[in-house]
Amino acid sequence: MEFVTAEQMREVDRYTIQEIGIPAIVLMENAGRAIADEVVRLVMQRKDSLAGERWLVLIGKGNNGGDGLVCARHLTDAGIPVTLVYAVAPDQLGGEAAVQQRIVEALDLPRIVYADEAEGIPDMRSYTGIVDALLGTGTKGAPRGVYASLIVEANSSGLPIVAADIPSGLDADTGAVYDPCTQAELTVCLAFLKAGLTQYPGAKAAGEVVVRYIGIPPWLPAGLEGAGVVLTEESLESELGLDAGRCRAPDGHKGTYGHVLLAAGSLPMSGAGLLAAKAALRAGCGLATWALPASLLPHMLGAVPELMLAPIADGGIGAWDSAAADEVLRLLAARDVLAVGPGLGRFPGEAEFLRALWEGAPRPLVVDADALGILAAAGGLTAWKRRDAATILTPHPGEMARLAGLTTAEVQRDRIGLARRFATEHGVTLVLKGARSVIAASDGQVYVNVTGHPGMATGGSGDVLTGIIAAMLAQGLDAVQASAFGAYLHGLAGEQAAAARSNPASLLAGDIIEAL
Ligand SMILES: NC(=O)C1=CN([C@@H]2O[C@H](COP(=O)(O)OP(=O)(O)OC[C@H]3O[C@@H](n4cnc5c(N)ncnc54)[C@H](O)[C@@H]3O)[C@@H](O)[C@H]2O)[C@@H](O)CC1
Ligand SMILES: [K+]
Repeated sequence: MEFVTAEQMREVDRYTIQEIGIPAIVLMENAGRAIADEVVRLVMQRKDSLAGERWLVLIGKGNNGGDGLVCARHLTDAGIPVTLVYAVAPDQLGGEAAVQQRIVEALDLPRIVYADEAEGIPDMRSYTGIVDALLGTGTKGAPRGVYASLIVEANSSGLPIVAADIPSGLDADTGAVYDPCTQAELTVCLAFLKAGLTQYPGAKAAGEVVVRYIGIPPWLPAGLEGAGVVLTEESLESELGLDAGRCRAPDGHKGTYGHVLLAAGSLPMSGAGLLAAKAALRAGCGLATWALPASLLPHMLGAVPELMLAPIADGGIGAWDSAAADEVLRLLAARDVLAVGPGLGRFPGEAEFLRALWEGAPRPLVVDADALGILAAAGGLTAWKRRDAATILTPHPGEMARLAGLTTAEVQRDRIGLARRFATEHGVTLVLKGARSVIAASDGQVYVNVTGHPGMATGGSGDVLTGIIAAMLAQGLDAVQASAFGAYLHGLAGEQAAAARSNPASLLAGDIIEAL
């Protein structure tokens, strides 16, 4: 499913109204009606009768408010009495919203002009629900004045809130929320999903999100870019050409499914390498070799019988050093993909080691965990010359902050925008992990993964993802396919593993592997 920024939505609106010729008032009528439909659906889901319902419809000054006025009319006609709550004096509405205002005036719908109220909304608790039609994609900055106090009142009312297009107080592009921001039960998003609804905390403020057709053709006009695509089975096929139900070719053999090499693990974090290697096998690569410090090897014998182990001289201390790069590159010559980083540790000569792999590996390279820390510390992204092969970085927000020279908060403030800029600037495929992982291709295309479960925030979960992505590359997927499909499967496996446990907090990264 495609998503757009506020600016792109305005462009689509303009194109639809001016080039195609569908009048704005028609779009607004359809929008308000769709919102009313969804309110009725919500009520009927809860108590399969509209009896006793009384809703407030909060009306802003712009077209979002206009949608709310149409919605109020349709709710009334459906049998749910409404009271309009104007954030501004009704005569301040303009354009299509003013047309709608005159209609509700003619219908004499009950109204409160909140702007004039000294105190809050009278007997808020006598109502049963609220439609938030205060601010939509025209929001500029944090809700001000009357808008802010209405949002605070609505949020503290305890009543279910249905947001028109987006929750008021949400940044429609990034998913950041202003203070205050409507906390909705349901968001009825109009025409196209807005980017901010795909990222936390916006995704939480929105509640359930439904995208409703309002007459705007559901394809983007030629030349008009969207902001990205949400990964679903359909979009994995239509956008990424993946046969999500892909089964193995009957005549396949081990070599057909590729050979993954992992340079991972160190004495205090040997498990990370094991998790990544096992995940790669579970994710379907034909063969996997784990290059690890020699002194760890005896302890790993038989841990995963299917896994090949390659000892790297470590002087008996269970750590890596710069000389290890030659051996890794020698092993890579007979393998298809290199994943470096899980449990690697930090060590003297780390920059030389990673630079040798970055500049010497003629195969797709997945860089994760400590290898990302080394890359950031050495400034490798700008200083080193990568071989002409795919490069995938899989940072969590903290690692992304170090790579981009930002704070973690700054990374989380605009995950989609940052990921897109970073991937295109450095010519890499970026997987910015965290709830709703963002996969950004070097050509600027962005995907958001919505599978996953909070229980997956556990040590080793990232190592498992690295193994999955490496296995997808080994099976012939390109960097973007491997990253997107890998994240999708990782999240799906995590959901299934969590569902199988009485308390999802007890989930272990290993459970995700078993669920693959
Ligand atoms: N024909 C169209 O353009 C359509 C627009 N649609 C609706 O129209 C919305 C966009 O409408 P607009 O562009 O008029 O803008 P909005 O209705 O989102 O709000 C903008 C108005 O709110 C005020 N405002 C902005 N930021 C504020 C803040 N931080 N605090 C207080 N007041 C603030 C401004 O005075 C402005 O008039 C969409 O979200 C959607 O709901 C949909 O009906 C689709 C069709
Ligand atoms: K709204």
